[in-house]
Amino acid sequence: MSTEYVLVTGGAGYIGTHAVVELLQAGYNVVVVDNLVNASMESIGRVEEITGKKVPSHQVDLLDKEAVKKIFQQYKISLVMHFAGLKAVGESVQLPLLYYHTNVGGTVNLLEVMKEFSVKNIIFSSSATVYGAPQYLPVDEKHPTGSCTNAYGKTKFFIEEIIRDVCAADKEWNAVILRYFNPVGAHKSGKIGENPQGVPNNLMPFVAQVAVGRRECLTVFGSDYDTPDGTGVRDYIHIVDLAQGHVAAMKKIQEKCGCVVYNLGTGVGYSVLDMVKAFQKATGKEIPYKIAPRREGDIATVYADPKTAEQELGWKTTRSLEEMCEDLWRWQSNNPHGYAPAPSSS
Ligand SMILES: NC(=O)c1ccc[n+]([C@@H]2O[C@H](COP(=O)([O-])OP(=O)(O)OC[C@H]3O[C@@H](n4cnc5c(N)ncnc54)[C@H](O)[C@@H]3O)[C@@H](O)[C@H]2O)c1
Ligand SMILES: CC(=O)N[C@H]1[C@@H](OP(=O)(O)OP(=O)(O)OC[C@H]2O[C@@H](n3ccc(=O)[nH]c3=O)[C@H](O)[C@@H]2O)O[C@H](CO)[C@@H](O)[C@@H]1O
Repeated sequence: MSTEYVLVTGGAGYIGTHAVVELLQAGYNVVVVDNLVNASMESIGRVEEITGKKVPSHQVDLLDKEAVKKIFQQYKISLVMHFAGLKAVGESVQLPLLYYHTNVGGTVNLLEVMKEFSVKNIIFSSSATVYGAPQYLPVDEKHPTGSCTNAYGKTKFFIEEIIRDVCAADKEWNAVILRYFNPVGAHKSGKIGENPQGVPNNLMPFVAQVAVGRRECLTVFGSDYDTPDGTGVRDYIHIVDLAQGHVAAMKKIQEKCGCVVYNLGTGVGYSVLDMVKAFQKATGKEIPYKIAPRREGDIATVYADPKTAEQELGWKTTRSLEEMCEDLWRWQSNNPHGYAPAPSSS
């Protein structure tokens, strides 16, 4: 019988690379497609260094359906792990059509090709953003979804609905929808990690760039929230724990689970200042910060109820906040400019 592959879309990106490492180490064969709009194939080279395995990778845009079909013709694919998409919240507010076209359009293309090739298993990267402002805490999977205020969040909600409809129409489909909380940190090797283009939008990549000297000072968005220290509280999850959640989801899908949804989080919330302190302690680096007004669209507090994933996937997080900070720092200090060489000073 010919070799079966897991197709990882967006596999050159932050979460994709970490998931590919865990999949390879669990014995799966992987093929990566990525259009490299927010990544470079250097990251796959690093994955190969870590695992000692070759990763067939193709520069393919999900919007190019013929190119996607070619991948399905070339490889015997049993399941798709779908990370590819755009994820910058602010940009999505400015360019909503780009986000709907890429995220929703790309996913519909992918699902159509999967159907054509009778590949009916998908694991999808959704986000806690689908919950909007929480009505209660911790947020479990039954919490209402869809009230998100930005186009990025809505693409995640719409894609969830599309996948649910596809599964309802044909019972041979299985889908695991994973709602990520706030992934941070990097692989222990320090070889792969988050590599934001331009000014990081998210907290921890910004903190790491301050520590490495690329930025002067962190701006803390709001100190007047109804939280213990007034700054926003989130559920930060180590990227390797998150990646291992995907291996657990693979096992679930092999049980022919239909369409299921899981939160991937720790269940614990930390404030912005907790994170700054933890990073300083873990790395010995001073992080200068200034308090500024709230960022538009932000909420005070959100953290997961991760019980369902524990009960049904047999998965829970094991890595501490300290490890998140240490591993992030190892990646950032070994690779101050991410995968790119240092820019010349001329
Ligand atoms: N990082 C987070 O905090 C977070 C939280 C919740 C959900 N997610 C979701 O998880 C997934 C992965 O996120 P990430 O942090 O690794 O982001 P990332 O940008 O590092 O990875 C996404 C990858 O998809 C590729 N891509 C984008 N459009 C594509 C297209 N049309 N065709 C093919 N490839 C395309 C990019 O080049 C990139 O490598 C995304 O769907 C994201 O929305 C991320
Ligand atoms: C509005 C927004 O962008 N939401 C996205 C953001 O959420 P989320 O806001 O949870 O994640 P961030 O990392 O951007 O921010 C975490 C916390 O740090 C604060 N902070 C952040 C950056 C900074 O420079 N200074 C600062 O104080 C924020 O106000 C927040 O309280 O990332 C999530 C995980 O990728 C996405 O699912 C969300 O859709």
